[in-house]
Amino acid sequence: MGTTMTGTQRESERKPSERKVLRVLEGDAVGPPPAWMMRQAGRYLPEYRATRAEAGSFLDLCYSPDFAVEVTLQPIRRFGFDAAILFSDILVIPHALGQDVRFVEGEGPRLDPLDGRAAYGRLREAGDPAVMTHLAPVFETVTRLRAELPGETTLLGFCGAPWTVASYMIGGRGTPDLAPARALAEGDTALVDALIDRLVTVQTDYLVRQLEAGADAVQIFESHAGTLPRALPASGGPVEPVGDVAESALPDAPAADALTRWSLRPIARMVAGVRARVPGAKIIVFARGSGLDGHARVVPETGADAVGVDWGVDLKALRAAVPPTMVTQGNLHPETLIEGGAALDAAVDTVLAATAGLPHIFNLGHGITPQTPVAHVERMLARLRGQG
Ligand SMILES: Cc1c2[nH]c(c1CCC(=O)O)Cc1[nH]c(c(CCC(=O)O)c1C)Cc1[nH]c(c(CCC(=O)O)c1C)Cc1[nH]c(c(C)c1CCC(=O)O)C2
Repeated sequence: MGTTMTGTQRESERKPSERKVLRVLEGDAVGPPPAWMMRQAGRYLPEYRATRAEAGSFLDLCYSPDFAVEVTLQPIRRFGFDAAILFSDILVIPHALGQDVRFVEGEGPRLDPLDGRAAYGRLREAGDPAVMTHLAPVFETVTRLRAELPGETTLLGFCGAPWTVASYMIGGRGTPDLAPARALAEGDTALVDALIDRLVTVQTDYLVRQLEAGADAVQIFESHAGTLPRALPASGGPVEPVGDVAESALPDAPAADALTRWSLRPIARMVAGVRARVPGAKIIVFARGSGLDGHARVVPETGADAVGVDWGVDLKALRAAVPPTMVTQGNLHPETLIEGGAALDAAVDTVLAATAGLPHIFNLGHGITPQTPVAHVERMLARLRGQG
């Protein structure tokens, strides 16, 4: 197991390669695979609920380094996960761009819908210094976390993928099929291009700043890949461009499918943009709802280091369809974690069997939900680590 530390060597001086999640992202197959969970800091933990109550609103929690550091560390202390993920939310970006964002108790996020060109025109420009000033507490949280975390724990920063963030900005909320975003995407395609382009620029900067502040790697959450409109209109919708859409944002061929145009290509631009400023930056892309084919396309078409696999994909079939060097993460169904018992043991074993000898990071296929018993997380980790 891990390297023994001498009393005089500070934890923070450990070599990054001792961080197992980073090692897998560099291509090593580590057995048993290192583990973390999406939404690992959250309402299923009593200590999270206590800090959340103390902080007041959810956004106050995100923008207060004291509270955000505390809740990020809670699941590390309790379970010894191999990675900590910065506590924040993908919607701090629309907030930083000047859109009104609220988290309504029991209902989730609410934004003032960006329903057309007038609302788009009221957003801050990508280069407005006020955007990064707004996000400064997030960078402070990252720096403090890297100093406080155990040396062997990988620190992950994150942001949402442009389409996922845009779909919340347009619809104002997470409707099941994100119908407003689809409608706009099928009508004013130029406006969607412009919004995606602005998000690419701002969020590339945002990820670079997180990496510079101390994050070891970052994850891009494309949670709504499955809601992209199936086909783009052949014509129709305004044709005049909105603002300065970068040349590279425009599809080469009008026939570019929506997954390519609004998900894979914008993410590829972010990956390249981050690496241009942070050479060798490690990047995971979670592509929920894109199917086995979509998942298989993520690494080759975006240049990411790893693909986060949702629970709907057959992990064994995906692994058989992609090169053995491809790094995968995730896949365990969050409902199986709620169920627990023998079903959970079997699900852990299935992931281990599908990824034996291959570079894989153990995780869920989507975020852990508030009703999950803490004991089931303990059981999952014991099984994974060969102790149960
Ligand atoms: C789509 C999305 C959002 N936020 C996020 C995504 C992408 C991942 C996914 O698909 O789940 C990402 C996210 N949100 C949160 C994190 C923190 C890090 C972690 O522990 O994973 C991360 C990485 C905290 C959070 N973000 C939110 C909570 C719960 C809010 C609370 O404590 O009251 C947490 C812990 C709120 C949030 N934020 C969002 C929604 C839809 C909700 C409401 C759902 C809910 O209430 O569970 C937007």
